[in-house]
Amino acid sequence: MTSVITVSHLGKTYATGHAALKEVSLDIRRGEIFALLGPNGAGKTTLISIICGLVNATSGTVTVAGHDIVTDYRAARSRIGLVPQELTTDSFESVWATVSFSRGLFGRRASPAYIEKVLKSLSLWDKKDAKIMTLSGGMKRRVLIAKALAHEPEVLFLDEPSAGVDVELRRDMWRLVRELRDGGVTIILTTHYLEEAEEMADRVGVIAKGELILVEEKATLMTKLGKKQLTIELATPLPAVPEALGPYALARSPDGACLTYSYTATTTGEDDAGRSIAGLLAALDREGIAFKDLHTEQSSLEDIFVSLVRRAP
Ligand SMILES: Nc1ncnc2c1ncn2[C@@H]1O[C@H](COP(=O)(O)OP(=O)(O)OP(=O)(O)O)[C@@H](O)[C@H]1O
Repeated sequence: MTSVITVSHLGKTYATGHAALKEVSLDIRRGEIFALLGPNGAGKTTLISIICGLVNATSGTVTVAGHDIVTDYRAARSRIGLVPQELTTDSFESVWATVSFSRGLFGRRASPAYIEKVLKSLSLWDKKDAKIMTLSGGMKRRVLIAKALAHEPEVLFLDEPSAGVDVELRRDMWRLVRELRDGGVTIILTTHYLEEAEEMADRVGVIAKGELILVEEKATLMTKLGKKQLTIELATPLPAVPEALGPYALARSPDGACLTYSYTATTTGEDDAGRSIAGLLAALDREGIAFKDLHTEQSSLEDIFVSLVRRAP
């Protein structure tokens, strides 16, 4: 797969002396949805702002569709749409005028048919003549997305798309993001909502204290680091875990009524030591241990994220 953005050894030290980014290198693949996760102050906005040409890097380089963001700024910037967190000014302009103007800023020829398509896909068509200042917060958010899409960018950045939006808009936005991706647009989103990354992203990058500590396919990340737990509720409490079950390293609840097996999810059902749920249940049967109920829990991306960030330098 080809890269659409290449970030190489990027560093940013603000005038205050604060090193907000340290040696960040990252390839964004064309057509993917990439979620950039990190706690407050990790450097997400700084990274996006540099790629979009709003903040100057202290060191390193970035290219967008092969164009250097410093030496070939206009070409690089015209490939990018940026949806900021907030609309900064209330506007007396209509939705239609505002979105059309954004397109013109990038030197694109007017295309009423394209603007109509964007407004319709964002359920803004019946508001096209409304002044921005009269719109609800959710509608203003939609306008921000329409503005970012107006010049048909190849890459769309969404900075905290779900912050302060209602469930309906979030769902609409997720649908739109998938449609855009299916249409060939690369999407990069920053988020605090792990649910959002879990739901949408093809790949996930985790940034902490200015360092990119991990980049991984979401599915791989979840199987590699995802722990599962099987809890077995026993028919009769056990005073101790029988020796024959030793390899499973079961945890016994203080009252002896439950046993918990922690394992790493694998596709074959067996881990490296040949342990499996089927094997455990057979061993319980051999030991004559009856159970009332079984339930499993799986760690979410949130658990994985919290443990990663805790381990960060
Ligand atoms: N203009 C600036 N001058 C000095 N320090 C700054 C400036 N902008 C950001 N910082 C600092 O750089 C660090 C990274 O900030 P950044 O906004 O990139 O983080 P973030 O991951 O986007 O956080 P959040 O999730 O809160 O938006 C923070 O410690 C922040 O205080």
